[in-house]
Amino acid sequence: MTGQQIHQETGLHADVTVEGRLHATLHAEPGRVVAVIGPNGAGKSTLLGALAGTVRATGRVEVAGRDWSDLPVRERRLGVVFQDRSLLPHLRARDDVAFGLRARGVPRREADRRALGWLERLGVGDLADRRPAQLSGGQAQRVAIARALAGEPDLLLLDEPFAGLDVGVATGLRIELARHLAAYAGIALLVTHDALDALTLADEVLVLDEGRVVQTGTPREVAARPRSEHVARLVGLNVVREGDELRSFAPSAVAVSPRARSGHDAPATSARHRWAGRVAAVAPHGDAVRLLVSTEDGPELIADVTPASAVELGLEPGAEVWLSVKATAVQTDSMRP
Ligand SMILES: Nc1ncnc2c1ncn2[C@@H]1O[C@H](COP(=O)(O)OP(=O)(O)OP(=O)(O)O)[C@@H](O)[C@H]1O
Repeated sequence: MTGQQIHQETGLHADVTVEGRLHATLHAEPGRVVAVIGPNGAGKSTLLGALAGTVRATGRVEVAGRDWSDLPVRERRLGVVFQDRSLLPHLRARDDVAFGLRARGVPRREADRRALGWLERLGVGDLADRRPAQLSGGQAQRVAIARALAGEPDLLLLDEPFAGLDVGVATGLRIELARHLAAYAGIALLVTHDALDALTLADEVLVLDEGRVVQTGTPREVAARPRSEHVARLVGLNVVREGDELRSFAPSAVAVSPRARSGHDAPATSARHRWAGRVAAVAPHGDAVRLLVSTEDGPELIADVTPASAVELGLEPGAEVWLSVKATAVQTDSMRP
């Protein structure tokens, strides 16, 4: 035992480094669902691999009081659900779910009974004799979730479990998963690209960027005060980066006015932030009309206007506009953790 050992009785305590790709410290209590978000290449899958033991990492991983750092993968109480590569191609669903239980010494008959129970709970009991090639994407993910939960893991890793599914199928599965996660006593880490997943399924959010943890907090905290452009965009805020500072504001806070082609008609308002731009796209958004505006030398911004003003101001693709937002509607955050 060295002074650096973490050694806690419960929960997940990890401090892992994957050379050149990731350095992350995280803690989570039993029963918590942690959404892991961040841009492409941020290190989300690498983090899951380091915890699962499939990516070589240095550091410490402790789960439920056990040191996983040197524990063989098969001895970790771990459940994994990955996007479309979770099931063994030659196994029937019931055998796949029972596989992990059998490996842990549960007798065949009991393992089969439990496997069927889990498949039924996930709504795919009638597909128990099918192999992966005979299952739709959504059905296969239900089987994969049943298999992961059947082992009663201390740590459940879900890497984009809804990716590639139709919206309706994903929505049904999200609701189902939320129900099972609420009853699950271990820790779940969910990698997602979807703000909805992060905001609805998670108790905590961990934001990765360039292999580092840049923010942690409850979904509400992270959504309200994003510390990275990725998160701001994910939760539907406009974001303008100035040096180390992020200025974010809601699409509904943006005022839009037409711009004469000379470009010298900047509106006389007290709004502090103003951009000249051109409407790139127009689409209905709830009761509003959402405009995507490409600004000159700046970011793309989103503005929500009423249908009446969209018509009145001629806000069609190609229209030249001024965008402005009151200083009081802009939130400024430092990107430094
Ligand atoms: N097998 C590998 N060997 C070396 N580098 C890798 C390997 N896999 C990923 N990387 C690199 O490690 C970094 C993190 O990748 P990772 O796949 O973990 O990111 P991610 O956040 O999961 O991205 P995405 O959202 O695109 O899946 C990237 O720079 C990536 O190019």
